[in-house]
Amino acid sequence: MAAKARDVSHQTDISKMKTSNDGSFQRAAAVFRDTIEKGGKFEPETDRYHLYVSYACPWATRTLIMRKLKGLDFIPVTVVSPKMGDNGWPFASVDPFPAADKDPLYDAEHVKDLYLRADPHFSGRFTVPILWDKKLHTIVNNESSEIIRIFNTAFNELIPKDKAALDFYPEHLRPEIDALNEWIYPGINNGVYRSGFATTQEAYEKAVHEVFHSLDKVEELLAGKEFIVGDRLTECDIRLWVTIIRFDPVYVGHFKCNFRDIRNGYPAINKWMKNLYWNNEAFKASTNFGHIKTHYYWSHKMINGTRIVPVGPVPDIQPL
Ligand SMILES: N[C@@H](CCC(=O)N[C@@H](CS)C(=O)NCC(=O)O)C(=O)O
Repeated sequence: MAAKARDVSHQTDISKMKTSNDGSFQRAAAVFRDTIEKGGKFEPETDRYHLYVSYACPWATRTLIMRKLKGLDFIPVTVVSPKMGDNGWPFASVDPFPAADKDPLYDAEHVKDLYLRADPHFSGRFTVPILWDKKLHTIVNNESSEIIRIFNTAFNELIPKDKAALDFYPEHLRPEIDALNEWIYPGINNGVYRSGFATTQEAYEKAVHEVFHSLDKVEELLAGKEFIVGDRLTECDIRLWVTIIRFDPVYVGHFKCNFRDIRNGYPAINKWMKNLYWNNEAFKASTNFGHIKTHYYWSHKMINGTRIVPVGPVPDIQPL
C-alpha cells in the first residue's frame, strides 16, 4: 500500500500524544461522521457493514452493547488485541492475545491500515470503534455516540419486530437524555481520561474533582432507581455504564481517580452497574476484564512504565 510510506508514528504511539500547554488532555473530535439511511451513500443492508472494536475501549463497548440489544447479528465484529503499542491497535495476526481476532476483511496488521485504506491522507488518531462499509471499503463512522444511534434505528426494517420496537433514544425522553449526556460525558466518560492523561498537577486535580463531583450527582439520581432516565433502559445508561464498569479495575489506580471506588463509595451506582451486568446479557457479553486491564496498564507506558498489570480488585465486579 503506497500510503504505508508515510510516517504516521506520531498518530499511532499514544505515549507521544501531546497535552495542551496547561497539561490538560483534550480529546480530538472523530472525523468519519456519516450515517446509514435509505437513499443515502450508505444504505441499510444486511451483508454490508462490519464493526471493529476493542473490548478494552469504553467507547467501542457502547457499540457492542447496542449491537447486541438490537440483535444486529448481520454486522460481524472483529476484536483487536488490547496491547496498543507503537503502531496502535494490532490485530491477532500481529499479537495473538486471547479473544483477539485477525482482520477477516483485509488481513490488516493494525487498525491504522484500515484508516489509511479509507483515506491515505488521514491525519487523526487511529481509534476504535470503526463502523466499516464492505461495499465501498471505507469507514462510515468512527464516533461511538453516533454509531449507537445508527444501530438504534437504521436497521429496524431488517430485524425482527420485537427488536425493531426497542428504542433507546425515544423521542419523549430526548431532552432529559441530552441534558444528562451533556455533563456525564465531560465529567465522567472523558473526565477519567482528563484525570489520567493530565501532565500537570493542576490539570489532574481539576479533572479528578470534576469526576467525583459528577459521580456524586449520579449517585443521587440513581438512588432507589433501576435506570437513570425514567424507568427504562436508555442510551444514557449504556453511555455511563461502560465507564463505571472500568472504574474500580482501572480508573481508581491507573487514572488516579481514587477519592473513592464504586463498590465501597457509591452504593446506588454499584447496584445499577451490577444489575445491568448480571441481568442483561448484552452488557456481560460485551465486557472482558482481561482486555480492559491489560490495555490500560500495558499500553500507557507514559503512566505505567513497568507495564505491570495489577491483579486486583478481586473480584472484578461483585456478585449481585
Ligand atoms: N470519539 C471516539 C473516541 C474513541 C477513542 O478515543 N478510542 C480510543 C480507545 S478507548 C482509541 O482507539 N485510541 C487510540 C489512539 O488514540 O491512538 C468515540 O467515542 O468513538
